[in-house]
Amino acid sequence: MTPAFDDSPVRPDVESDSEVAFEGALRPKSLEEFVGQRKVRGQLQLLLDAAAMQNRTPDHILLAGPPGLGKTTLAMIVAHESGRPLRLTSGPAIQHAGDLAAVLSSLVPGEVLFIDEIHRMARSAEEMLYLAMEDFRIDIMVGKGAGATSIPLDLAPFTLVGATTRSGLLPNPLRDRFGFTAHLEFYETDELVRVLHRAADMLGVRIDEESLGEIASRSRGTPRIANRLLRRVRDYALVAGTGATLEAVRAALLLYDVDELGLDRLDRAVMSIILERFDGGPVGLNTLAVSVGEEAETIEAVVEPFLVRIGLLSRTPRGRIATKAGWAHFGFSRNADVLFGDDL
Ligand SMILES: Nc1ncnc2c1ncn2[C@@H]1O[C@H](COP(=O)(O)OP(=O)(O)OP(=O)(O)O)[C@@H](O)[C@H]1O
Repeated sequence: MTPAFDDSPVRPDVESDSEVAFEGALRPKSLEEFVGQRKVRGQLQLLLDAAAMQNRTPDHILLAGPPGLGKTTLAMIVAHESGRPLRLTSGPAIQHAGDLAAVLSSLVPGEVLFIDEIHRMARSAEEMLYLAMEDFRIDIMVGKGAGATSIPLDLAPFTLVGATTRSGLLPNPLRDRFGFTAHLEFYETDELVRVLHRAADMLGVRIDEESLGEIASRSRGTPRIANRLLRRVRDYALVAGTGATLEAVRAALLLYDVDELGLDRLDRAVMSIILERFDGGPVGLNTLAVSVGEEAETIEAVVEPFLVRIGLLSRTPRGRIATKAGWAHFGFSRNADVLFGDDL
């Protein structure tokens, strides 16, 4: 029997560490290594090349798209490719203008500042950021009430890379201050196969093309999910002693409740509420969130984009409705025919 793994660890630093550390190690270091998102890569390359030719800091960049599509990775690549240091923080960590002032005032010239989930930053910090992005300056308020004064503070020039799963929540004045907005798209199956090849090499998993294709096609168009499923397949192959065969892939995905379209438990819960409890919809976002016991934000940013993309769900001004394909996928073909006719 072919062992699923090389006997010697391919990357001891990676293998021995936690899964989070492994995710970090998997990140491509250059735009060339970054799989897919061709258009965004081209746009970013141009932006970085132009800045390098003029010896200035690249324009501020906003990365928008569902989780796990590579926003953090791209921010790291921007810093790496332009030879600049990187500072990482996140919207939820900036609850007061003072939190942001502390970060901004300690940036070194040319530093890349990555703010993940930038839509969750405090409003007062957002306003401070407008001036910082435009003039590399902030006003620090000292005192309160009538005696309050503002002290201007010059900042080192920096490049802000903001990431958001909900660009619609960003106020226009903030959105407009980014020189470039990249909308990341879900990945095609062949692109995810390339992502998985690299991860399988790093994990030392021996797995054939067809099995990688099976994992890729069930990964919700998302590299992070693809890498995670590969690790579960590796575990399954190890414990079952089968090698990472196609059967092992299917058995592992069945065990982890991932269906043939890549839908997971939450996707199915959302669809089942719409189909069974609300007769196909329309259902409002908040009702849906309460019914499945999840945050509305998670439904909107994580679940819906993929269900819409694969055509199971449609968003209308009156709420979410199941499409004909949505009815059919969950075994309600008769309802699908009655509601939509048979012209799918
Ligand atoms: N284009 C890609 N090519 C190869 N690997 C990728 C690519 N995009 C993402 N990955 C891998 O997927 C994982 C998740 O990527 P990343 O953390 O950059 O996503 P994200 O969009 O920032 O997610 P979140 O919004 O949840 O922070 C990382 O391990 C990364 O290596």
